Amino acid sequence: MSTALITGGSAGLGLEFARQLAAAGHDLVLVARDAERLRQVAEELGPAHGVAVEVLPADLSVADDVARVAQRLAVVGGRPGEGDLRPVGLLVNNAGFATGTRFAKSRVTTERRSIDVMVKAVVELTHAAVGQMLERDRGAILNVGSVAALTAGGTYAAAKAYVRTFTESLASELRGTGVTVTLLSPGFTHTEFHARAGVPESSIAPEWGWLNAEYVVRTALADVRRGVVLSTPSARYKAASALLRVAPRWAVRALGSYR
Ligand SMILES: NC(=O)C1=CN([C@@H]2O[C@H](COP(=O)(O)OP(=O)(O)OC[C@H]3O[C@@H](n4cnc5c(N)ncnc54)[C@H](OP(=O)(O)O)[C@@H]3O)[C@@H](O)[C@H]2O)C=CC1
Ligand SMILES: CC(=O)[C@H](N)C(=O)O
Repeated sequence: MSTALITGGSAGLGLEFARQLAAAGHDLVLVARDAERLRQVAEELGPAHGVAVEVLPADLSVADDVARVAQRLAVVGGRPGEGDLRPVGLLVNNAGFATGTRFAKSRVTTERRSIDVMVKAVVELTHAAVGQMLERDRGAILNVGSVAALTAGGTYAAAKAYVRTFTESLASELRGTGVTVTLLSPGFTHTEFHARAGVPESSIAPEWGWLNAEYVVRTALADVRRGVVLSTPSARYKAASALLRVAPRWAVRALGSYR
């Protein structure tokens, strides 16, 4: 089975991607800032599934850290200096966070970090992966966006809108090659995301508006295997996305003020 590199592999959706991909026999490269949590995940999944789990601690808001992860992604296999590293066959650009405050109240350093992690790092890591995957004429890239990309929900939504357009564009560019590109657009999902932003989940949506990480990841991986470009788990969020795409902009702007 191929090796999967997952950013944000220490918690939430990223941890669920690690679990499901390890269970399917994939070796893993896990990227996040919390090295101890990554090591715990590696100790859980490696022996349990008989897969190799590399831990690659990195802060994706730090350019040198992103460059180190990009270097790992660029490995083709068998080249001088690559040792026994295997090429990454699946890149999951998953790491992300909410700034948790309205723009005017936010620290500009937080806004910059948001763009660094959810836009700049996604572009740089995707570029590194595409190069080696095209050389091998096989591979898959899964970028984690959000239904929020269709709203006017602050700079977080703006970052996800970039990822949406970037991913669809790349999917078109690579059509006909052995490399597939998928955009995952989850709705509200129970993870650490909102707690980290200091926003109680109960204040955002009723329980019927929430998804669980296991279902979101299972759906996303099934769509990646099928080469689907747009993966939006659940009928309700498919419907919500369709409505957002046709809704008058004043309504979309009004919805954006929900945070
Ligand atoms: N939960 C939801 O409702 C939704 C989430 N999403 C998206 O899903 C993705 C995963 O989020 P989710 O699992 O929910 O959130 P979690 O907060 O549960 O996990 C976020 C992950 O990102 C990592 N991360 C955060 N900042 C950095 C950084 N600077 N460098 C490297 N890794 C970082 C964290 O690891 P560490 O702290 O160790 O660095 C953690 O592993 C995000 O892109 C999010 O925008 C989209 C739609 C809905
Ligand atoms: C839906 C999202 O991407 C995010 N969890 C949010 O609260 O906006």
